[in-house]
Amino acid sequence: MTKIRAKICGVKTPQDIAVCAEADAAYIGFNFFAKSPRSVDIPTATQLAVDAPVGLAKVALVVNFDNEALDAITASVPLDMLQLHGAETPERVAEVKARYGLPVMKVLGISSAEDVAKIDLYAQVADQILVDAKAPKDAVLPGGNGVTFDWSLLRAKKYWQCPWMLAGGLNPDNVAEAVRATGVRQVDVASGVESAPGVKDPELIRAFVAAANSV
Ligand SMILES: O=C(O)c1ccccc1NCC(=O)[C@H](O)[C@H](O)COP(=O)(O)O
Repeated sequence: MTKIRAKICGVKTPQDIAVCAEADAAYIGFNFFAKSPRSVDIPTATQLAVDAPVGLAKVALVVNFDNEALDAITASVPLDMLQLHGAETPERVAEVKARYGLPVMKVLGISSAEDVAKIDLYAQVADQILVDAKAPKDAVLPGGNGVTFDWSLLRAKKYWQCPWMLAGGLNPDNVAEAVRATGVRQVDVASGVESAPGVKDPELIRAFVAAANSV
């Protein structure tokens, strides 16, 4: 069975990253959305990324950032991928890819079949798609809300023109079922491996990666 590649989003400390590496996660996410309890500033992310073990892909999560903000991040933080978590258009995805020369993962929030249908368009320009739960209407954050969506919406289409990753309310207790139900080979988690908002729990990280690979 192929390994399930796990992304642990919102790491903030060297200890978080050491646990991700030891647990055999594939990606770590640095969150630059200032209102998030998981956010890191550029100097902190730079130091964490420089010190991160080789082999962990380093992803920057940004929400509707302009070129000036992205220039500042990419000039300082050594990165493997940019994650666009806002309302970026396919044209903006293409522009970011061309400007920074980094793979781009576009996040799409799902709550209906119409949302699923939109993935095709983005899959033609992005390097990866992160299929996430749509944020609840009253949510302060556009992601990291710990809510799932109806995975059966993905039954009709389980692959696109680029690799994809599943997110939204995943945790050590439900990630194996999510992998079984959707056939996904990559999973992403933020709040589901935390003991409090923004505080990663080493045991939950280990349990999440192990459960994802238990299927
Ligand atoms: O996690 C955040 O605080 C966040 C804030 C703003 C935009 C996106 C954010 N998280 C994005 C992620 O990649 C999450 O891992 C994804 O939405 C799933 O979150 P969760 O349901 O908490 O696992």
